[in-house]
Formats: sequence, structure tokens, C-alpha cells
Amino acid sequence: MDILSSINDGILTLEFNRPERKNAITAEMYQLMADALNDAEGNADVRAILIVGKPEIFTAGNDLEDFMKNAPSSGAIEDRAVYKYMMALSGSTKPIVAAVSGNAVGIGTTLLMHCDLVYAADNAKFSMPFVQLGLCPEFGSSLLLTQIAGYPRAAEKLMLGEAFGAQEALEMGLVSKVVPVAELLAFAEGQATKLVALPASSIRVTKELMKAARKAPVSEAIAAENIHFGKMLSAPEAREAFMAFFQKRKPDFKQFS
Ligand SMILES: C/C=C/C(=O)SCCNC(=O)CCNC(=O)[C@H](O)C(C)(C)COP(=O)(O)OP(=O)(O)OC[C@H]1O[C@@H](n2cnc3c(N)ncnc32)[C@H](O)[C@@H]1OP(=O)(O)O
Repeated sequence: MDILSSINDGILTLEFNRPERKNAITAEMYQLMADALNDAEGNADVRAILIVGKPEIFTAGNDLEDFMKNAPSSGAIEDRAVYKYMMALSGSTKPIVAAVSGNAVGIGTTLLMHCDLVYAADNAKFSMPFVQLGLCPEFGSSLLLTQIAGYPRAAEKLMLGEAFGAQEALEMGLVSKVVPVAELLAFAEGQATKLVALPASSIRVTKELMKAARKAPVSEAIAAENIHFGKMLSAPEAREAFMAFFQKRKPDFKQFS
């Protein structure tokens, strides 16, 4: 299974488990995670959610082969598994803890902005190389990163798309704390266990209140991003970027005006 899902002691753990492809996320993986999150909504036994990868890799983001195969022209965005996953994540009423070690690329970084507690190992590396792929920010990152980090820093990360480390992520407010990689999982599990022991109703209301002001703007940003992202995914710039990645060469964007 490319996603490992388990419920223990009140914690639903979702683990990326496709290390041979750097945990790149396929439509099937998004769907599995969406289903698990939606099931958790109606399951009072789940009192916290934990999202983890492997010590050496969180996720390489969306599977680029999937991007090439599944042009977005085929159907509405709302029917796509990635959309269902991100809506389930951002709309979850349960507290969500993410533990990031290694690379968190593209949606691997975007998804963190929809979690509540985000812990990074000292080997974590974040990047949103949407522009490098001929794409644009997705699932609210154009708004959320600007709010979290301020415009100039967000512009640097979203326009240049260069990777940055755990310490910088902490300084900019993207993560809650940095811990040594060997201690990350136990630490994150400990934090999730604390959430499980607290009154679920208080956690629920606190989360709702904290997210209330950003709910409508985030929905609007996601809708606007989707319009562009869908078109850009089938444009020649993105095709060139995907081909270049698999051919292990630099993309040639100068051929496009
Ligand atoms: C809506 C969502 C949007 C997004 O998420 S956009 C972001 C999409 N993701 C990317 O652009 C990241 C692409 N991957 C990378 O940049 C690198 O990988 C890493 C930095 C994550 C790791 O680099 P290294 O440790 O050198 O590993 P490796 O040799 O590049 O990858 C090992 C195998 O994994 C495959 N792979 C890696 N990432 C993806 C991916 N995103 N989609 C499909 N396959 C991927 C490779 O091709 C290769 O395979 P083989 O061993 O056969 O050469």
C-alpha cells in the first residue's frame, strides 16, 4: 500500500509509503487519504490526525507521470482525487499534526498550511517549484504563504521555487518546531497524544474560531488558482518541464514566449 493508514489510541496516522518514487502522490493515494479523512470526521474514536512520511523523504509532491497522463480537461476539478483530499484536509474539524523529514515538494509543502501543528526534522527541506514546472501555486498557497511569511519572502519561495531548510521554515512561521530527525516521529506522536487527552469539543471550537477569518478568502484563492492551474497543466511549458524531469535534463523554456 502506498498510503499506510491506522487508528491507534485515538490517532489516525496517514503515512506516505512509496519511497522508491520518493513518496510522489498518485490519484489513488489522494483518494485513499481523502476517504480516511472523511471517515475520521464521523468517527468519534479519532481525536487527532497525524501525517508522516519516511525519515529521508516526506513527499516529492504530485506524481509527475500522473500529471502527464491525466490532463485536467477530462472532467471537473471537484471530481479529482487531489481536490477531494485537499478539501477533506482543509475542512477537517479534527486537529492535524504533520511530521516532516526530508523533502516536502509542491503539494507536500502546501498541505502543511492546512494542518494545525507542523513539526520539521532538522533534515527537512521545503519547496514549491510551481513556476519551475510551468504551473502556478495551488490549494491556497498563494494566499496562505503570503499571510504566513509576508509578501517578499512568499514571492521568493513561490516565484523562484528554491528549496529552504527547517530553520528558515521555522523563522517564517511555516512550522511549529524543529527537532532532530531521529526524534521527530516520537515527538509528533507525543503531541498528537496530548491532543487526544484534551476535551475534543474545546479543540474543535478553538480550531473553528482560529480558521474562521481565513475560510472564505482561502476558498476564493483555491477557486482562482484552480482556473489557472488546470489550464497550465496541459500547456506546453508544463509538458516540457515534466519531460525534462524524466529525461534528467534542464527544461528549455526559451522556446515559449
Ligand atoms: C497539485 C500538486 C502540485 C505539485 O506537487 S508540483 C511538485 C511536483 N514534484 C516535483 O516536481 C518533484 C520532483 N522530484 C524531485 O525534484 C526529486 O525527486 C527530489 C528532490 C524529491 C528527490 O531527488 P533525488 O533524491 O535525487 O531522487 P530522484 O532520483 O529524483 O527520484 C527517485 C525516483 O523517484 C522518481 N520521482 C521523484 N519525484 C517524482 C515525482 N514527483 N513524480 C514521479 N516520479 C518521481 C524519479 O523519477 C526517480 O525515478 P527513477 O529511479 O526511475 O529515475
